[in-house]
Amino acid sequence: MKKYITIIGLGLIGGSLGLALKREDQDIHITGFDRSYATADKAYRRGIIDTVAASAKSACEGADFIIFATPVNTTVSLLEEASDWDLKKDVIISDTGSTKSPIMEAAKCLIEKGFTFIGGHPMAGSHKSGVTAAKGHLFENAYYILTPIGDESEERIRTLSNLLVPTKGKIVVLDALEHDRMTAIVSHFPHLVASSLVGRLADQESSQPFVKKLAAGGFRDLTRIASADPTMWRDITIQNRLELLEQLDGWLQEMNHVREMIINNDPEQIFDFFNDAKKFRDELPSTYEGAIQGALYMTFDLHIDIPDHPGVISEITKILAEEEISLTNIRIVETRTDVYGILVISFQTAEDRKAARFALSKATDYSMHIL
Ligand SMILES: NC(=O)C1=CN([C@@H]2O[C@H](COP(=O)(O)OP(=O)(O)OC[C@H]3O[C@@H](n4cnc5c(N)ncnc54)[C@H](O)[C@@H]3O)[C@@H](O)[C@H]2O)C=CC1
Ligand SMILES: O=C(O)C(=O)Cc1ccc(O)cc1
Repeated sequence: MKKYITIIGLGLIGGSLGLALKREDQDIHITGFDRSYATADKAYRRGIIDTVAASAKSACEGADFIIFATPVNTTVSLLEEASDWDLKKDVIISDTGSTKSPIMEAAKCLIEKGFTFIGGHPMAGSHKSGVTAAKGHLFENAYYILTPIGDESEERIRTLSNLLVPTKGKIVVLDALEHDRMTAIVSHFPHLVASSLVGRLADQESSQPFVKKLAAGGFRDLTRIASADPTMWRDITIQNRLELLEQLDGWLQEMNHVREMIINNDPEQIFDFFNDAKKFRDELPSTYEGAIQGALYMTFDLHIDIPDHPGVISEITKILAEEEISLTNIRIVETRTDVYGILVISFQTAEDRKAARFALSKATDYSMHIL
């Protein structure tokens, strides 16, 4: 039976979701609404949506699934408005917001009316925003967190999870508060730090005009996310402020320890500081090695920084062919840094990836990473 899906907000995440859902030959019809008509029109022209709606309300009435992919404060307002709309009785409503507790709170007005709301957060994205940056493979291998309200039936969670299968994300069910605590640690607070580091550079630029030109490599890696959309991050910061304050207190303490360490000037202590961080960082599970049981789909990607000249891709594929290593996908992305192009090659097994890395490291001097 044809499924009618509505996506509200057709930017990076809404657009990528539309593309992902359409990748498999599902019998679906996607209606989209964006407050920017130009965005909705672009989404239609790219084949992300089948129909452009005139309003959020008209887009939602008649849908089997509704996904809000708007900035989180907007999602809260829209959920409150939606409780007065004439929605289908068995519709499943979800969102893609980076915060979950305030959204679950706002969804209560829908739940009280008997509708199903299951919070959602695909943990993949980019510092780029807007429909032009949307990609069908954006959520592949990334965790896709669902936060049901608690007494949601397993069957409804399964129905939403099944819809999301073409995203090739790894669906995990979490409590909303737990979600907000963890994302504060790994995403929201690091974002504040990245923007603050850029702010420190900007403040000191007038006395050190050349410093901006020196800001390469590490500084750029560390602060890439500061180029993300300020509206989205304003909303996230407002919604997750208590967790952020907690992280900030811990960070201030940590910075005081760093300060003491520098005052002490003890080489052993300084070595240990960097060494402990290196050990922990090196042992972080890669997106794939950390895959949970029941992951829907798994590939093993190798990211290669490639210089921008013709012939590099054929050089790399030739080396792999000579070693008889098969690859399942190859693509160029530019999301991690704007200095190099990044070639991402996917393999079916960790062994293939390891063999490929070994072969390429013998034959070339390209930097390779497993994220
Ligand atoms: N950017 C990222 O890396 C990730 C973002 N998210 C979350 O997904 C949501 C969307 O983020 P992005 O797609 O990156 O933002 P985006 O800025 O690319 O897209 C948001 C879209 O919502 C539209 N919009 C704003 N207010 C609206 C309204 N009242 N009605 C209809 N459309 C409206 C905007 O015109 C825009 O096209 C946010 O809640 C964000 O927290 C989740 C995972 C990753
Ligand atoms: O650009 C990056 O590396 C990100 O971390 C993107 C991102 C931003 C917000 C989210 O809620 C999830 C992922």
